[in-house]
Amino acid sequence: MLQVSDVVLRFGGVTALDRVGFEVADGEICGLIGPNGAGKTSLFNCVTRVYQPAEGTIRYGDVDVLGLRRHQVIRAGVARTFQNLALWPEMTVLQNTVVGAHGVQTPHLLPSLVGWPGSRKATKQVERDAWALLERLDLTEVAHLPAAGLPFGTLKRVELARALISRPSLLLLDEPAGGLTHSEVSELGDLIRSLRDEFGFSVLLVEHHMGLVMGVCDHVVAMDFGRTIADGRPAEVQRHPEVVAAYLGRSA
Ligand SMILES: Nc1ncnc2c1ncn2[C@@H]1O[C@H](COP(=O)(O)OP(=O)(O)OP(=O)(O)O)[C@@H](O)[C@H]1O
Repeated sequence: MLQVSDVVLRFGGVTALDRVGFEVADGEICGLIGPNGAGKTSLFNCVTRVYQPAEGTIRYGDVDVLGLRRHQVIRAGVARTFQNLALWPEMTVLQNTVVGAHGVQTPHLLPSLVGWPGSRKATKQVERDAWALLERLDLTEVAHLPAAGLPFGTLKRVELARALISRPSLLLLDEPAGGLTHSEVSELGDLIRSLRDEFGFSVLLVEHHMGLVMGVCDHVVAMDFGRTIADGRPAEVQRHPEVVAAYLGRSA
């Protein structure tokens, strides 16, 4: 279980997170919503150790996440995708997927990717895992193509493969629906749920697309101005007066 308690993060005079607290239970898909600037990405970046909060605690199971270094978070079972994709454009889909296992399965992975001798054997299992994931995510046909030039919807699935190869028990998805077509968003919702059922991980989903959030999440946390303003079942949160006011206030 992920437990975020009283997290405070400041950028100079801006309080990006103001005593944020919520929990994500094992195997649950939890949505994190809120208008632009609410603090969702800042919170994500605290969990993945990009930012150091001034106050508060973040625990994942028995682990004090704020006591970890950035590269240790993935070993604790937490993987993420990125809003603007974090793939290597010149590398193939297969290589981009394999890179996600770096630091988890073997420290020799990157040398072998660039062809250094003696390290090839260490990647065999990882490559097998990568092929299984590519097949699961319908990516085998593009496995040997460079990421650059592939359609955006395909790249989003490559990001998922790259995150899943580390076998996370908590998957953080940062606006996965951004830039996708209506039908791709609907397929993505089905994919997230079926992958969760298959692999049993929990998901923390930052997303503006309300259709996706309401369709896939078991539980939703709403933020505004760095604070948690609602926390509960999707339909309850969607009609919560503070949530309605936060969205109307921003679009007015
Ligand atoms: N690196 C930074 N330096 C200064 N201020 C920042 C930084 N990152 C975020 N902020 C500020 O912190 C607040 C929260 O921003 P954050 O990006 O976390 O919101 P968000 O909910 O993810 O927004 P969006 O939906 O637009 O991605 C905003 O006021 C933002 O301007």
